[in-house]
Amino acid sequence: MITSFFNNLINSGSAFACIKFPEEKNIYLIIQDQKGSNYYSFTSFDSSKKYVFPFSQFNKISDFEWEKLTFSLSTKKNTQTINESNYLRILDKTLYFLQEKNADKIVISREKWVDNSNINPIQSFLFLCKKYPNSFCHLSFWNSEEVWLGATPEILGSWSNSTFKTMALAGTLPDKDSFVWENKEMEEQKYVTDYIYNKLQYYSSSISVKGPETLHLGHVKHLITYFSIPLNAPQLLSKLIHSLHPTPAVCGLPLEVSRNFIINEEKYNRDFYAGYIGIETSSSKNYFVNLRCGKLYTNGALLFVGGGITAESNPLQEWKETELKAKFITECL
Ligand SMILES: C=C(O[C@@H]1C=C(C(=O)O)C=C[C@H]1O)C(=O)O
Repeated sequence: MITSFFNNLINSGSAFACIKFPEEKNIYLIIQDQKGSNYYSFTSFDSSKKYVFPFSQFNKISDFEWEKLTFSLSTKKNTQTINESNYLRILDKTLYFLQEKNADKIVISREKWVDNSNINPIQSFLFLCKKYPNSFCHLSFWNSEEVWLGATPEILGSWSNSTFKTMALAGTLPDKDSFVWENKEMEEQKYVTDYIYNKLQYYSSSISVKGPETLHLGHVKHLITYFSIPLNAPQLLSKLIHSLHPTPAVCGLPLEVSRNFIINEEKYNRDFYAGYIGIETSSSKNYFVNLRCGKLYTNGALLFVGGGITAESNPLQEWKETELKAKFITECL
């Protein structure tokens, strides 16, 4: 293994990321460069933390011998995360809160630690790229304690050629043929669709909507509705992104009630999970919700998984759903 390439970057204090856009084959390496005019960023779920680095170009990964490359991670000391029975307790409490009609939907999540002393970040990233062609895949190195890996299917917003696109992605079932969508999932996804539609109305009177359709991802499938509006003024874009985040796909409805419930009950810091990742150039801007992700260490990975709860949810099913969502990352380690 060649460790010097990345370790030299790391020693020089540079951040970098390996990325693959949805529906694209090319894998790119982007490296922090203060002279660059493009930006790569992470915004936390609560929007209080933002990491960003400028970069000058997208380096095609096939130009290097990536298979042979690796870099060093740090060791995580406290690896304790919530167990099944305590998570079920939070879900019960959420269900009660929803049944009392305090909110329509709340997205509850947790951390999951996976022991693994053999992690090769680049190999895992390449695996994700092959397995999830429709997702945005990334390996994002901010510093040795914050190395994120993920394959997210969810676009918060993308802008190019005067068009803004987004999606309502919600409702989850195991990706097996025998499962059909029921009212519960349809309703859960419709909350997100209606919410996004209302937000877009401030920006355009011509909103095109397609869906809901089924998005198959292997372990799970989701309901997805696509939106597109004309948006000529790029300066409106950051306002629009701020107004969309967080959607009820990762927070809940009503927004503030859900946010407060999450802060009080989850009792861990979501950090960049369910926040968003930005890739901004002069001609296009893309923002992806940071899902199906985790942080990598020499001794394992800290994963983040969650799911939307409504008054009809079944806690055990919801626990199983988070286990399925964890497979996206555990399988590639
Ligand atoms: C919260 C997650 O996923 C979100 C929640 C979903 C749901 O509740 O059905 C589906 C897709 C995502 O919008 C996650 O993957 O951790």
